[in-house]
Amino acid sequence: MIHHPQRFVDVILPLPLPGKFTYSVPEEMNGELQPGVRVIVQFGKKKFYSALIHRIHNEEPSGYEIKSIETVLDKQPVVHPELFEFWEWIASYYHCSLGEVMKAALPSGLKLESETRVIFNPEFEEDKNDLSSRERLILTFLRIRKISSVSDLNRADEKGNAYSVIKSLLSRGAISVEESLRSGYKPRTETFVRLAEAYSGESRLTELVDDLSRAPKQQELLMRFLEYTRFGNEEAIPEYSKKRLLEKVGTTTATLNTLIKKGVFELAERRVDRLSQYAGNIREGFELSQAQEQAYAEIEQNLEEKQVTLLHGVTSSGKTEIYIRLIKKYIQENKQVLYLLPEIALTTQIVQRLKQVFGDKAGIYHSRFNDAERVEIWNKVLNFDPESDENQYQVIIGARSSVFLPYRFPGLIIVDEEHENSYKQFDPAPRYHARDAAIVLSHLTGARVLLGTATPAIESYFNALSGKYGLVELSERFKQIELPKILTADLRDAYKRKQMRGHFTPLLFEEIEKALEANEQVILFQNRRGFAPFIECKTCGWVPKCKHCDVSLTYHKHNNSLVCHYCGYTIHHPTNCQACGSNEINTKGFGTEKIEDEVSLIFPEARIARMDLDTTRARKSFEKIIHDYDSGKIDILIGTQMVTKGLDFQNVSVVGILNADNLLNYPDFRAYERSYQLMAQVSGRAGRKYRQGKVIIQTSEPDHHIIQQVIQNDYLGMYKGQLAERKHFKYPPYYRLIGLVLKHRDKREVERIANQLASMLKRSFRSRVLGPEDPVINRIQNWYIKQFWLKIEREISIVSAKKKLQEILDEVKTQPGNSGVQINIDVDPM
Ligand SMILES: Nc1ncnc2c1ncn2[C@@H]1O[C@H](COP(=O)(O)OP(=O)(O)OP(=O)(O)O)[C@@H](O)[C@H]1O
Ligand SMILES: [Zn+2]
Repeated sequence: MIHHPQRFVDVILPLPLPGKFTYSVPEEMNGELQPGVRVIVQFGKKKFYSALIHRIHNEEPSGYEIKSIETVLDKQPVVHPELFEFWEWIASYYHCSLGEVMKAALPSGLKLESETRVIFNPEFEEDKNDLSSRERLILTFLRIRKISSVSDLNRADEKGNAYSVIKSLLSRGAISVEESLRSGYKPRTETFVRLAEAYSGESRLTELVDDLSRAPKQQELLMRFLEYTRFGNEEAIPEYSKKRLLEKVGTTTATLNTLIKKGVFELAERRVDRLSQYAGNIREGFELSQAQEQAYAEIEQNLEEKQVTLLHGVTSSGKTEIYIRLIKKYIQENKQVLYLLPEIALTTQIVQRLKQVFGDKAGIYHSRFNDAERVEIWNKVLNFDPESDENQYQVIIGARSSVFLPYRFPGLIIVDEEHENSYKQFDPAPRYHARDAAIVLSHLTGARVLLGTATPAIESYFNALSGKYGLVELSERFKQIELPKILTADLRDAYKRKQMRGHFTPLLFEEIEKALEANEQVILFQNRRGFAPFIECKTCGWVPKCKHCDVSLTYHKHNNSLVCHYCGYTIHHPTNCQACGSNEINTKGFGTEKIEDEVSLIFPEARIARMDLDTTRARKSFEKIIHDYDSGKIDILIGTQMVTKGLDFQNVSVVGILNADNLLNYPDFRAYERSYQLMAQVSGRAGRKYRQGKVIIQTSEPDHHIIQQVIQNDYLGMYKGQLAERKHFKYPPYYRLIGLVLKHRDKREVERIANQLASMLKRSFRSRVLGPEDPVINRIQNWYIKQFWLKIEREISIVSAKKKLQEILDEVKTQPGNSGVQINIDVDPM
């Protein structure tokens, strides 16, 4: 007997557990396995997971009984094993498990778990002969139930393990997995016609054509099929789309079916590319202005010398056109390019602009895409072949998670609006920052990174000034249009003089009126959605609060409800105060919905749209609002921070910031930096094409230094001021922050454990510990919350700091009575 070496694999399981998991390889699978391939393994009593092979080796682990792999799902890796180094960095830096990184990285179509729900696709045209008996059984099971968990399907399967069957049914489009349901997944399959094996020879065919002379329709169909598939030719194709064949020949399915019955033709179900194709015209990029040319040349130079370059270009300076030129260059070098965007609100316009230049070479990847589409992009990126001329995605435009796509030849990563905090994932782990992750990825792969923004993050500008990053400044707008004129409107004064109309000062009101008269457009920014942040009884001061969270409920007028923005808890607007019974209840504060309401009263002729979380839940809603506004169907656009950045409209002459105070007064060490960024960005939407625009900032502190800096376009002044504060109060970029969040169902318990943790932390970290503190919202979904901050000097090794921290947390969690606490670590919290 030949003795095979017993082999083992370490796999990554999609679980928040540290460490790797070792399984043995059954002999028949020897040789089939590679790192990056998915396998099904059993973990725990009944649970099966699709895990990723991380390493193959011969080192038998000791101390426990080792299980063997159940099934192998892939022939080829779905992740290049070189990328594991990137995953390991994410796991170690952001302090989470490799399994959590895997969960964030892979689209859910590539991650079957016992709990994953599988859904029958009613549109699937089943061809019995194409399915194995196990596949048919599972499909029948699903047809009856419509939806079922993987573990139920395992039970239904004759071998007790349905993974490979599910995978095959998924690839045929017969079923889909859970996420797809939400996005209205419709798998696209197409039926193809091919010759049956028996008729594949030329002589049999000639005979057949003669035989069919008495059935002219069938004969014609056959002849035309042979023509279209170029039968006998060198470039012959084996099959032809059924739909197109019938259309072109102009015959019925009956004719085709007869030929199928006679055994001449067979049908095959094929999945066709679901990603939509670009049908518009392709344009060359614009010719760059002199200032753009110069910036471009400097960027090129910097990219040669530095890993990371920051392009600091004022709003509407034409950064996007510079990116386009750069992308072209990398495409010519057969490299892949990633264009990161912080939010989907922005993708609509950018995608349009990039598609016009790059056509089908540009692919989009974000959470609004259904799962099948995401898997397709994943595979296209995975299989990118620099030598091939085929249409491939060479430019990926994507949000945060597209940093995890399996690039093999990345040349350039552009991080647009690099200052945006939505690049940071808050929950769940990995709590990574996509900009910083992209920079690490570039170090590992040799790609270069270009950060671009009109308002750099303090940290990025710091790195640029210190020489760590290259720095390119572009200080004029395209066409040398002047930056908008910014005026303040004093809220306190206007209220005192009783000049306010709703939430509009006379100045803002007049400017809107003028713009409307001139047929120009207006953008109004308010950083809260809903009608009013809370309501209050006029008699006793009672404020309705969420049952599960420590926040007041936001009033939404359109459905007369009170909603918790943290957990979604919703009640009807009460008619009476629940404390004193009074029926006089006032709304307090204001959100975008209220502004919309007021605008429609104050400017009854104006056409209005609102863009916030509530109006953009549907997949295409952004596109519609942006398109309508762009094409002049809307005069006034009201929105939250969604309207503030990156959008490029030609005809906006006035921007109104309804209340700058609530930006400035937010309790966070970044509040001033963010206020500056928000105000400068939203101002930048005005006057982009024809002439200087106008911005009105309503505030009760017109002399506030941040507002003055916005008015003077004094980024550097803001930067220096903030940097001094950061140094003094020990914040980034001088110190690293690690946030700790403790949650417990019991208020007193979370306090007790937080105090316990505090004394342990202080023993090791001393004055670097801040806390325990109450966060702004100290109860969310019935979890009571306490937080800590650790401020770690740059000179101290963050690795050992985190190690120490983990030891302390492990000790706290294992103390008697502490099992109910959850502790999250957030490295570089935003
Ligand atoms: N070289 C050029 N030729 C023609 N049009 C240009 C050129 N450069 C920029 N533009 C146009 O000027 C406008 C502003 O450019 P762009 O949107 O690239 O600015 P940006 O720097 O990205 O601004 P923001 O930071 O505000 O997003 C766009 O409408 C763009 O099409
Ligand atoms: Zn709530």
